[in-house]
Amino acid sequence: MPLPRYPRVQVRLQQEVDKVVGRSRLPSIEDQLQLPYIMSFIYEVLRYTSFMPLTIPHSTTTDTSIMGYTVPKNTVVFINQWSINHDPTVWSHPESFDPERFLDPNGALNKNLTTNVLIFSLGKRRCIGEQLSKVQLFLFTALIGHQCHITADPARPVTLDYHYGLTLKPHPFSIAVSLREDMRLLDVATRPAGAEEVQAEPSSHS
Ligand code: HEM
Repeated sequence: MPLPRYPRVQVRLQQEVDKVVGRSRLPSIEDQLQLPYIMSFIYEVLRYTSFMPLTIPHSTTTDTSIMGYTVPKNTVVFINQWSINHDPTVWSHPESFDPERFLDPNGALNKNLTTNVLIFSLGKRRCIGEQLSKVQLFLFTALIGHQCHITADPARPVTLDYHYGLTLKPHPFSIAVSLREDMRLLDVATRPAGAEEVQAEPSSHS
């Protein structure tokens, strides 16, 4: 959604992946450290959308306190991640979508700032899928940037508005996804393992 909404961000993402990876192979996880703009884009999507605005509710097992506030036993508690991700004392212009906020003056990823993004919750029950999700988000974004170009329907401009729920869901939208080149690299990557060998050596039982 942010790619068709912010075409200049999409172009910058494509330029970075083209420069680092080139056009003769697909991006891989080994490229991650050399692609800080892609990582800053992902963190900004997580921060800005805060698509899991509240964590799963838990309940206190004893009387306790947090920052001087008393919280009695059996109180339902959850974290307002959306509010932390839009806190103006932490984020400048929190309502602007700006991946560059995560880049330092040298263009490297500001890891201190990325740790302020809260989307996988905190504490003992925080999401166990955090690292896996970040790997998947990186590969997905790098591949989309490398292989695809996404545009909005001029008759129905894309917004980043959402419906409320346990997760925030985008309003219905209309986009066009086109290939930047041909299917050659994708065909090779998605070919079943051993497919060439099977074609070269047909079974003697057939
Ligand atoms: C961007 C993707 C994801 C987001 C934003 C996300 C976010 C969350 C959040 C906010 C919680 C609630 C933590 C709490 O109770 O305070 C949670 C729990 C959990 N998540 Fe994720 N998650 C994501 C992907 C995944 C994936 C890929 C897996 C599995 C491979 C996963 C497995 C779990 C499990 C098992 C829990 C329950 C942990 C527990 O109760 O101890 N999540 N997740």
